[in-house]
Amino acid sequence: MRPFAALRAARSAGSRSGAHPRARFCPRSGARSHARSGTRSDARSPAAPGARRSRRSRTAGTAVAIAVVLVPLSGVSGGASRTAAPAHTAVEPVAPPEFTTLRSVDPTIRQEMRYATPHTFLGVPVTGYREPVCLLTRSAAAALHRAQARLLRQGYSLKVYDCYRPQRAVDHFVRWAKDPADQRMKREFYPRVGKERLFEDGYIAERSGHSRGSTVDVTLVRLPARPARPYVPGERLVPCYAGREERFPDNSLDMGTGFDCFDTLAHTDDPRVRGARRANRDRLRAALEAQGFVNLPEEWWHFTYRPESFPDRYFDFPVARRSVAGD
Ligand SMILES: C[C@@H](N)C(=O)N[C@H](C)C(=O)O
Ligand SMILES: [Zn+2]
Repeated sequence: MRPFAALRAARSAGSRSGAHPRARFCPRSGARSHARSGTRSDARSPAAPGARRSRRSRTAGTAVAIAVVLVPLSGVSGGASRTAAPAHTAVEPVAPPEFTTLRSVDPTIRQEMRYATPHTFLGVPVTGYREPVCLLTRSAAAALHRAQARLLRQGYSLKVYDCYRPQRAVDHFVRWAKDPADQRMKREFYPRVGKERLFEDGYIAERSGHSRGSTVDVTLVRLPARPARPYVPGERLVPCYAGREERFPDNSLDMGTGFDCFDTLAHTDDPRVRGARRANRDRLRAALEAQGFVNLPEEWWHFTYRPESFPDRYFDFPVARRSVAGD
């Protein structure tokens, strides 16, 4: 059986058996297959009664995937023996059935999945983004689809920069923030803020709504969309709060800053943002609020759909099409 066939078989078996995902743990690797629970930085609201029912009934489907891989014992810390073992069972988490690809729900929504590229505030692709695909809970994807249907009639399209974000990606952000020597993307993404303040100031969260699956980073594009050029690693960086003609080109509407601009000018209601830029921010927020999304005040691009299907869970399956079933 190919590894991912094994993953699917394992998931389906887990689903049938009703085994609780928290019980699945690989004693050798320490790998966990379940979502984490914990504190979080953004406000939350209780899940809808339907969502609670759904969560209970589908818990067993939460992703236990088992693949057989070879792991040399010489690299395993804390091993009791250095004698070679023939095989090792590793665990790779997959998504519960409430998750889907955004493309399968609405292929017209543009996707520029930044964290799968080097054009990030870290300057490298982020851990866990194996493919540039948007994964979301079905309720959040359906709400985006409703917003998109209305926007298309007005000559606009949504464009997502980030969707579900695995905990391992958030952990990558945390490791990066602890390294003061790495300032390679400061000039573009956080020119006026020390990287040690980015969590405290609300621009990045150690427990992110994105890991719960109902949060998106999103903007608006005027149709027909202009072509966008790719980022070239090593290119000259321009502050994200510079004028639209100077900063990194993006085919989206001018929101007053670029995406992931960690600066007070990116605060959604910053009074310095006026005229067309204010109208663009307000258009984006109104379109999404009308479908149940709530904006994060520090970032004009960050929205969480409420009620969340998983208000207390922090998933860690990789961003890849094969993490979700059947799409
Ligand atoms: C990092 C940025 N795109 C973002 O999503 N920030 C919020 C606060 C988060 O990390 O959840
Ligand atoms: Zn976000």
